[in-house]
Amino acid sequence: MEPFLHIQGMSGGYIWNRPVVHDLSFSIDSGEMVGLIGLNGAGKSTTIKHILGLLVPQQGEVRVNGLRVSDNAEKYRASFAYVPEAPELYEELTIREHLRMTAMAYGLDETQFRSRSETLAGQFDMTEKLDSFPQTLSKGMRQKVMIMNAFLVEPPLYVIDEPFLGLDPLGIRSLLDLMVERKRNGAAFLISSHILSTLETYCDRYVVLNKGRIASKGTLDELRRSAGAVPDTTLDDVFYTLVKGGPT
Ligand SMILES: Nc1ncnc2c1ncn2[C@@H]1O[C@H](COP(=O)(O)OP(=O)(O)OP(=O)(O)O)[C@@H](O)[C@H]1O
Repeated sequence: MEPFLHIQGMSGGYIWNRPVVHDLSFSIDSGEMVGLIGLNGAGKSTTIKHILGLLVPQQGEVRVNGLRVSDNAEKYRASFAYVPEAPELYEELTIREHLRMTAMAYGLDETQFRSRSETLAGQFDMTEKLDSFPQTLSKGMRQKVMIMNAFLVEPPLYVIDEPFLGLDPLGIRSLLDLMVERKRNGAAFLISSHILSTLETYCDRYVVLNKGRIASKGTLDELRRSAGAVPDTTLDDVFYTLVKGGPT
């Protein structure tokens, strides 16, 4: 069976014939968590925009559950939820209304909406904020709203961009617990983050981007081998060697 997310020979970017990511190939199976790592400007967000269908590949293709976005945009987008790096909320809607809108867009019924949104609000310590407007929330609370919206849907694929910034330690723990639970239930995860120690604990595999190209990919052991590193080397040190050619 084809992996849930499959990227094959993809080059792309913002200007036609001027790609900023080159010949990317990687895939994520259901029940797998993959870390997308790279320095600032390496191409992580650009890769994510191609997966979301916001940018069109200039070469190669992206398939989610066997579909390209051009095959059926609605069905393609219904297969995943995205948590952006910076919260994007509607100032005129309360948190509960955001959740309700997401539930409607993804076709959840009233019972699913109520039980899941109450559970998520409890997990993220946001129950008392459900009827508040975004401008009355702290930065971390706004990020929690984005996360709650993504997890409300229970999609087969989560694309998460730098999720830990701004969250307090309890929020990070709740998010990681939820990710582990959904992964156990078969969800696939692509997580882009600079917090390599956390990725090392949770991810099954990694894609290391350097200047728009894949410098290495695979399990931590496979990355260590490609970096010529000894068995106990941390992801942080392996990453440094792969992108800087430094010692481990
Ligand atoms: N909207 C845009 N228009 C043109 N070029 C862009 C745009 N956004 C990013 N780029 C360029 O694409 C390249 C990859 O940037 P990208 O944002 O994908 O990096 P990143 O790995 O997500 O970095 P960071 O860790 O800083 O978020 C960079 O050279 C950047 O200047």
